[in-house]
Amino acid sequence: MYDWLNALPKAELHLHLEGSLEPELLFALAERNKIALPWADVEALRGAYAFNNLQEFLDLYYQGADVLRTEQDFYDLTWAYLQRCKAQNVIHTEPFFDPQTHTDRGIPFEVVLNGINQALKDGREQLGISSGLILSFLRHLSEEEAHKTLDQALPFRDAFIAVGLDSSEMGHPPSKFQRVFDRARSEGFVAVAHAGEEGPPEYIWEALDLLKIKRIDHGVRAIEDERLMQRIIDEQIPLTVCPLSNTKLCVFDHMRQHNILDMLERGVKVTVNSDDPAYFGGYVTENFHALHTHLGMTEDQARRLAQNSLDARLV
Ligand SMILES: Nc1ncnc2[nH]cnc12
Ligand SMILES: [Zn+2]
Repeated sequence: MYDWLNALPKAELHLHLEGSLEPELLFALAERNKIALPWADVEALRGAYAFNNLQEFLDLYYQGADVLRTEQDFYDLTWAYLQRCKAQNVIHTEPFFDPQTHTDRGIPFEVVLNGINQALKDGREQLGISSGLILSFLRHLSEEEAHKTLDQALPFRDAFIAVGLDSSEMGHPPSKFQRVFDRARSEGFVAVAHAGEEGPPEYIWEALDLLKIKRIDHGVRAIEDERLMQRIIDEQIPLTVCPLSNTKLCVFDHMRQHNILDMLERGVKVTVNSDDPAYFGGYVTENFHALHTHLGMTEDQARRLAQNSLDARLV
């Protein structure tokens, strides 16, 4: 089944480039940039990948991102991810990047963007993988800071297909970012947002009604609100679900409890994605395979999930 799932043509719609930084590359970049790391070796770092919630993961994820300094580093990160796409027949990808994670450490916006963009261009030309980049605002920071990031992005308007919202969800509802999303949309950006990963269904309503998002990232807690479920079914609003992420971050205690196939059978446009594959133990195929192993996902269900990912592309 693994090989069959691997060969299935699919799109990835929820992937943080910083979350695809494998420990081996992290160590190589630390050496190249002469950065001392608090872990003895790759195994020790992998051993630290045990999380009780989103915040525990984010603390390590932001620490890991500190080895990314030069345009070449961002190129190498993105190129390594695209090689994984090629190996797993991901024919289209819409990755996120978090500019504030880098600009707040003094890395110029253009350094980050140029490295990522060059790799995405080479991915199109050399690997045949189409793509569209999503600029994601960090929700634990202020709306004012998000406005500044949007200002930095506007001169490179054509480099992005959308804006997104990620980082610590609890206590940072979508309503906090209503004005910057209004502005981004008026500048022609499509909007997406993480909502209903750890946060309540109310955050998904806000993301839809206030941020006017076209796709919900995670959204698994929608199942707690029947009226919301009806809306996302009626309007066929896609959910970018990340099964391995949800179990690693204890959104579900075990993959057997995951609700993605229940949602699929109810007519929700759910898709399968890897979120932060270097930290959660697998890329897209491993996420599909876990659904087969623990939830008995059939070939027909896998085909529908893969088709949903192709249908839910923004570009
Ligand atoms: N799963 C996730 N949720 C929120 N922010 C993130 N940033 C990277 N991965 C994330
Ligand atoms: Zn995510």
